[in-house]
Formats: sequence, structure tokens, C-alpha cells
Amino acid sequence: MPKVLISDKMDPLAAKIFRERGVQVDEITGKTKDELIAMIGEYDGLAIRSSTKVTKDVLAAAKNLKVVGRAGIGVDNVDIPSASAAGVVVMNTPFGNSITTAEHAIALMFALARDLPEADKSTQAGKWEKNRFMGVEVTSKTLGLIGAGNIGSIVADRARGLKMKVVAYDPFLTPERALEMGVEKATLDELLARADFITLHTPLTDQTRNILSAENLAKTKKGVRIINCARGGLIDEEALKAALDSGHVGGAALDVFAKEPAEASPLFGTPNFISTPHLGASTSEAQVNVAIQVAEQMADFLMSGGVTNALNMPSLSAEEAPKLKPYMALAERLGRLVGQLQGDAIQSVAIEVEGAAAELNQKPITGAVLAGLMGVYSQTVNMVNAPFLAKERGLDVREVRHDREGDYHTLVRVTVGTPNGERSVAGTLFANAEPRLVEIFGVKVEADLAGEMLYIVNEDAPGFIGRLGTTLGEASINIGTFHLGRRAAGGEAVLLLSVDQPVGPALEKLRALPGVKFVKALSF
Ligand SMILES: NC(=O)C1=CN([C@@H]2O[C@H](COP(=O)(O)OP(=O)(O)OC[C@H]3O[C@@H](n4cnc5c(N)ncnc54)[C@H](O)[C@@H]3O)[C@@H](O)[C@H]2O)C=CC1
Ligand SMILES: O=C(O)C(=O)COP(=O)(O)O
Repeated sequence: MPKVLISDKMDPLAAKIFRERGVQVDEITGKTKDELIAMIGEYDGLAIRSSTKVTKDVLAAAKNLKVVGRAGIGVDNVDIPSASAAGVVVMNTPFGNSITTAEHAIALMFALARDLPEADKSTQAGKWEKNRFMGVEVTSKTLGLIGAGNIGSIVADRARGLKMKVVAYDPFLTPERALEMGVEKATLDELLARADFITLHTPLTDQTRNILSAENLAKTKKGVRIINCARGGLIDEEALKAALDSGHVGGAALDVFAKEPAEASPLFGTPNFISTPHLGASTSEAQVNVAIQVAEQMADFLMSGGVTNALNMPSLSAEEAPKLKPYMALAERLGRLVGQLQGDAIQSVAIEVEGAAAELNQKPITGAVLAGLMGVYSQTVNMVNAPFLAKERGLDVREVRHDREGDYHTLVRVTVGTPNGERSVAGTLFANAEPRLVEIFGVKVEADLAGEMLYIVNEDAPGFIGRLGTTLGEASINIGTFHLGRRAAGGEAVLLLSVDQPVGPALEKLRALPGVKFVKALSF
């Protein structure tokens, strides 16, 4: 039974779904990094929000971890390259809290426009300062949207409903999409010069870090009001403080901070500054959405191999996963076979699918071939990190899908490029379920690839098989299955045997047999 740790506060539905799906679950929140490191080793899955930091050290201690599920959008608290290298899938729930977060941005915009927090404080202090507070209307004002993705486009929709004009800066926003959203696409400088309100909705990347720097804040319209419900680090907080103090920026509302929890921001206490403690996603609706989604996605993955909303591997639906399972076993074994036989010489890999296999999602098949191939060198390779490691090793990976009908109803072929030319192995599925090798380096041989095996190339001459049997028998090695193929009678023959005991020192005796050209012990 797989085991999941929920390490951040999550709606109880998450735990309920895990249990219903046959996943064991512990909810232990608020732990320090060291405490997490001490306990993470026993878990197959880790469900988080933004508080848990999934760092390289945590991943190094997470010996059984297969999946990190983020009940929310931002994954900047997860070291994704390290997770990929460790073969851990990272998933998020990209839509579950978008409306809620967009609504929070709009709420903060109104709070700024009418100075609501200060007016509330003053009223509750019994002051009734009716003449102190003078707000602005948002109608007809220009809202500058930095980042027009899921949340940004909901904010734009709501702002248009409030009769605002929306200008958007997003390098990936197409003119067609801008038209559809009813926003005007602008450069960052144009947006800064025109906006009465600016709201940020981008991830934190090297390109967006300090996008509102001192220099860019200076380009804004005097009196601009700024809202950030995306990520701390998008605004230079010291520069914002100076711009608020000078009155150039008329107000700012931050839900997110460069350092969280933000216990001592330079902005605290500044007039016209409003803050919330990363509450963008905190509504009961959003938390139910993300809890259900993350638990379903993680349970799908742990129980049936389905992959949804993964950031470091291609998707694979829970319906596709069972169909692909035998193909992945076949692909993994073919990869393992060529990996063992060609090893370091492999410079490129082509994965071809034909017949029924050509109707499937090829990415998982490719991932499994690479996992098999590179698993020969490392115990920690799997479908997730294999493509990543292949890239790191400079392996040229190619996928080919054939429409043609071949000799088999379904076929996966793996061809590796080596300094000595190309070498190819192919396999099929018997009864749509059992992986079976059908060709090895140009010779037709049908064989199961399982357990301990021997691959032998020899001159096709009478008496060889007898001598082989005697040698193995003398070493007390029992032959399980025996598969023979040859290029032409009297030419080169290929033998694939499964053996019940490891071959060990008998390998040298086999190599010394007359007519033997090549012997290799294989393991599957
Ligand atoms: N405060 C909170 O509790 C919450 C915060 N968030 C954060 O909100 C942000 C936006 O989320 P979504 O809209 O779902 O993401 P998204 O991926 O749908 O949209 C992000 C947009 O930013 C754009 N972008 C990327 N680089 C850019 C650049 N250099 N300049 C301008 N635009 C750029 C992208 O093209 C994309 O359209 C994320 O950082 C997410 O973590 C999300 C949910 C809750
Ligand atoms: O989904 C996101 O990106 C968020 O920032 C929400 O964070 P939270 O789950 O509320 O800690």
C-alpha cells in the first residue's frame, strides 16, 4: 500500500480521497526541514502547499518518494531539477485556485482604492473620520496586467466587468488571445506609463524577478496603486517602500513577500500599504478544488501510473496507463537489452512503434526504453529522470511512428547508434499482454526477456549446443528456456537462454568453447 505524507494544511477531503483510493496517509504539518528529512524516507508521495520546501536535501532523504503533489499552482518551493534527477514526478493543480486568487487581487484593488483597512481601523477606534478618507473610482481607470495567464485573464475579465480598461504585458500573449480577452497588448514600458492600477500575475523566474525594480517603479504614473498576489520577489520591496514614502506610488497591496513568512518586511507600517499573509488561494471553494485534485492525481499515479499536470514528465491518462503498462514493460526490457549489450558505445537511440503500438501515446514508451537503457548504470533511473539523464549524457533520442502494417500486430523497435554502426532489437506483445523479443541485431529470435539470461553468438556448426549444455551442466547451471536464431544455415547463430542460477565463472568456460564469438550474461 503506497504511503503519502500531507505536510501542509489541506482540506480533509484530500486525506479522505487518498484512503478511499487505497493509499495510506499521514497528515503531519508544520514540521521543520530537519524533521521532514527525518520522516520523508518512508513515503511514496508528498502532498504540499507553499509552506513545505522540497529542497535537494529533502529529496536526497526521500528514498521511496515517487511523487510530489502541489495543491495549488506555484511550485517555486520545489527544486524541480533535483526532483527530476531523483526520478520524482512533480504535479500541481493549475486551475483549482485561479478564480479565488483573481478575486483576491480585485479585493485588494478595491481595498487600495478606498483605503478600507485604515478606514476600518479608524472607525473601530471610535474616530468616525468621515472627512479623512477620499478614495478613487475604478470605473474608466486603466488596469495594467503583468502576466495574462490563467489568473491574469480572470482578473482582466472581472476588471472589464468593472468598466476598467485593461492593458496587458505578457511576452507570450498572442494578438488573437488579447482580442479575445478584450485587453490591449502593451510593452512593459507602455503599461508602466499608462496604468492607474498594476497587478502582477506571473511566476517568479529569472525574467520576472524584480520586474517592478526601482527603475521600473520610477516609470510608473504618479499615484499608481500596485497589487501583487503572484509571488514575492516580483517587486523590489525596498524600492517600493521608497516609492510609497515619496508618494510616487499611491498605494500597494501585497499578498506575497520575498521572504515568507514575512515577519519583518521593510514595508510594514508604511502608509497606504496593505498586506495579507499569502491568502490568495484561501477560500473554502479553492481549497476543496485543489485538495480533491491533488489527491486524485497522486492516487492515480501511485495506484495506476496515470500522470496528470506533471511539470517534469508528459501526461498519461488513468485510462491510457493500463493499456501502456505491458508496452512499458516491453520497452524497458528492450532498453535494458541494448543497454547491456552496447553500453557506453551508445550515441543515439531511435524508438519506433508500429501496428497497435503506433496508436498509443509514445512518450511513456520512450521513457521506459531510456529507463531500461540507462538503468544498466544506475539503480535510481526511472521513467521520470531517464529523458533528463539522456539529455545530460548527450544521447540523441528520436521517436518514429509507422502507419504501415508489419509482420506483427504490434511492434516496438529500439535502434541504437554506435561508433560501429546501428544495432536494433524489436519486440511485440503476445496476447496484448506479454512482452516478447522477436529480433536481435538483425536475427529473428523469439524470447522472453526475464531473470538471468545468456546471450551467445556462435558459428552455426553441429555439436555446439551439446558442448554448451555440458559446460553449463558441469557448473550446475540449469537452463530454463532456450531460444535459437540464425542469419543463414551454417552462418552465425544467436542463442538466448534463461538460466536458473547466475552464470558466474562458467562464463569464461563458455567463451573458450570452439565456435563461440561472443558471450554475455544478461539480467532483467
Ligand atoms: N497568492 C496566492 O496564493 C496564489 C498565487 N499564485 C501565483 O500566481 C501566479 C500566476 O498564476 P497563473 O496565472 O495560474 O499562471 P499561468 O502560468 O497561467 O500564467 C502566468 C503568465 O505569466 C506570463 N509570463 C511569464 N513570464 C513573463 C514575463 N517575463 N513577463 C510577463 N509575463 C510573463 C506567462 O506567459 C503566463 O501567461 C503564479 O506565480 C502562481 O504561483 C497562484 C495561486 C495562488
Ligand atoms: O497556488 C499557489 O501558487 C499559491 O501561491 C497558493 O499558496 P497556498 O497553497 O495558499 O500556500
